[in-house]
Amino acid sequence: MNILIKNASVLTMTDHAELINNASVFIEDGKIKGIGGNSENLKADKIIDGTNKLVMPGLINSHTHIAMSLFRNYADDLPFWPWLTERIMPLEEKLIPEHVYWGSMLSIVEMIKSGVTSFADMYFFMDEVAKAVDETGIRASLSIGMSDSGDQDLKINNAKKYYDSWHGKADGRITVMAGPHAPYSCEPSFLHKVINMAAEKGMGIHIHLSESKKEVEDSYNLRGKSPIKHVHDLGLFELPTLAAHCVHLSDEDIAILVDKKVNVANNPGSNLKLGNGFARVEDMLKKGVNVALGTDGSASNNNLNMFEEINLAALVNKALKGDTTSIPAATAVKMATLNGAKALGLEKEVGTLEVGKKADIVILDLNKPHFYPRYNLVASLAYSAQASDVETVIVDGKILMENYELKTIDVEKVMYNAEKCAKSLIK
Ligand SMILES: CSC[C@H]1O[C@@H](n2cnc3c(O)ncnc32)[C@H](O)[C@@H]1O
Ligand SMILES: [Zn+2]
Repeated sequence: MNILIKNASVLTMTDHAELINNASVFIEDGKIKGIGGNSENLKADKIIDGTNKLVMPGLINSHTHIAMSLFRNYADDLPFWPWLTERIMPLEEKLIPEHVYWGSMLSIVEMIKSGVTSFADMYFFMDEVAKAVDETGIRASLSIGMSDSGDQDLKINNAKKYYDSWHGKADGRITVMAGPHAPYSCEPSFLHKVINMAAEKGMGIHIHLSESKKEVEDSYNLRGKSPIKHVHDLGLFELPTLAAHCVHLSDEDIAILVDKKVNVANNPGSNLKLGNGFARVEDMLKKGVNVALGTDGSASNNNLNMFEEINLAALVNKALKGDTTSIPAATAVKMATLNGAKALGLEKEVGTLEVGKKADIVILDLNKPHFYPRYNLVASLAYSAQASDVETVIVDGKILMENYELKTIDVEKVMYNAEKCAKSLIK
């Protein structure tokens, strides 16, 4: 099917957030075939009138645990360590595949409705997450979350099998990474096994790094170096790496991230809620680190709303730096689009609207009071837009939501089953 979006404001997010007014986007065979003014001679199976609409690249949630939507509002206002080890992890021991499937479906509904077209996930029972991605039409980078406890060789084998089963599947919408949870939950010998396995398979690594002050202090006490230096010395950064958080960094850490081209997923909402502080986003970007944006799981956020993360990135860094020019609107939007695509290794395919790229596109309704007067649509996205402004979502050239109606998911069924699963877990 080909699709023509006409008469729209098109934000390509190529150099300097280019905005083209009264433009069209032509989509064929899942790809963008044309962007620009003249659409008179084009024939399309489907025409979308873009009057009063903003067409932009889909948002990319570069770090999350989507099945954790089942734990939303279950353990709040707690410090990071007791939150994770005393409340969340004991509940995760009771998880079965069915829970992860419905929790994932619930989150995919939430993400599509809020304009997310790709996400990077790390969790348990990842076959269920892959099934949910396959069925719903969204795009994802998936990794089995691993710690060093239990049978390590079995875990390595399962990660290999997962890669063989799912990498490149769902019409190429699924990619697979290795997911060692964090340096504090993966001893060096286990990290070596993961690194060797990932190198053999050609996998990237998705890991939590330097999230809390305690993690960094413990690392210095145990090894005399930071978590970043520790995994660097183990050779982890020789592989393409997506490092979630990177909040507490020294200048030397940032130099390593630059040198090894490590992608960072900044999660400002989760870092605020868990009291973990503020990442040095501007310092990293200025030095050349690719910093993307993520929500983390819904137990620490408590939603998957990337518009909130864009807004937080544009606000908190100004306060942190005492400088209102820190992370301007266009930079925050870029973190959630092109930088996210880079972080997932997908920058040749998605992240901007360009001819030849895959058609991962969202359409926002601009005819809402909070968009008027329409001086600057990029500023609107960072400071005024709401997730509920997302009206239509296209992934791989397929419409997943049209005029607020989800096309691939029975939303009532998903909410019913997710609620049932959550209640069976939290009795
Ligand atoms: C091994 S699967 C993923 C694992 O990560 C836990 N998790 C969720 N949020 C965070 C976070 O902010 N820091 C560290 N770990 C986190 C999740 O509960 C799973 O156990
Ligand atoms: Zn996380």
